[in-house]
Amino acid sequence: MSDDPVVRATDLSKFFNGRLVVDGIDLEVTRGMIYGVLGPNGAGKTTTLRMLLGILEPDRGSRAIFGNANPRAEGDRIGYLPEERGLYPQMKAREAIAFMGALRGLGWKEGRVRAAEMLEAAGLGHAVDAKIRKLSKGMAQLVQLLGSIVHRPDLIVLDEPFSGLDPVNQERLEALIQAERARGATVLFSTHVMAHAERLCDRLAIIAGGRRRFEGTVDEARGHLPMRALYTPRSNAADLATLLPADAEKLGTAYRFTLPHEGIEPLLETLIARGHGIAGLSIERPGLHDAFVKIVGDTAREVQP
Ligand SMILES: Nc1ncnc2c1ncn2[C@@H]1O[C@H](COP(=O)(O)OP(=O)(O)OP(=O)(O)O)[C@@H](O)[C@H]1O
Repeated sequence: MSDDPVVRATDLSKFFNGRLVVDGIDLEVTRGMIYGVLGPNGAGKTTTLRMLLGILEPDRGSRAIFGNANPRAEGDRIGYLPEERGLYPQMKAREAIAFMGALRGLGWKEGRVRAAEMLEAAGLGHAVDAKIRKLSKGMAQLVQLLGSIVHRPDLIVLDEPFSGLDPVNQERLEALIQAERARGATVLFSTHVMAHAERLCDRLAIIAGGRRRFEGTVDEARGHLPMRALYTPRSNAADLATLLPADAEKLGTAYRFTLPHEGIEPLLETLIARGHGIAGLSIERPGLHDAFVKIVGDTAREVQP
């Protein structure tokens, strides 16, 4: 097995109608990783994934999959769920999956066996012989996803796989992604929903305005924001607000504010001395959602005239 990363992109760039929509993206995904490409609508995620897979040619920069600069030649080792969804409506779920496997070189019989097993494992055993047109949109999407991985690819690329799924199917998909990684696959997916990325990703890139604004682990992304305190006083006398940091916001009987640089102890001493007491106190780490909003928000401010 070579030491090449599964995915490597350098300075990946794309113009559409004279507009630079992907601008110098660097990316490296190593074997066995779950990697997230995060960004708001129109950030350039789909265009980036399409260039990585060789569906689009970059106007600048380069990419390689399994060390191969011609990703299309690696097609049978890749499973791809594109942004556009669609299966033959008259096919049964099991056939649809086997059919997609056959397109990637999997034998028909084996494909049918695996399809039934995969549907069962994903909690969709009842849909094995259901026609696609009879399935809900979310279930059809899961069937398409199973079809894109039935040939057991080494690399799985999923474009917004969670969109359009209800919470139960979102959980099924998270479990499926974990199971594929446990099988040894590398997974790269795009999303603008942070909760999935937060639970799944080993590393992630945040893209906004076509450029990479952040690359690292979930914890490193969260590190972009200071810790916060959630404080509930025993008494809510008038001078309380004047003692708390300027960014304190009231949430019911509690106050949330950025942890002071010097730590919280001096503030607590003052609050106790002034008779406000402590009915509740917790220190919160900001979530990926808040870090994302901050990183993307900083970008928006940067590009405004
Ligand atoms: N074929 C195309 N021709 C012209 N412009 C395009 C084309 N494909 C994408 N774009 C534009 O490029 C930008 C990036 O689009 P892209 O679909 O890559 O973003 P995205 O991050 O996947 O967004 P979303 O989350 O909304 O799907 C957008 O402004 C989009 O309108």
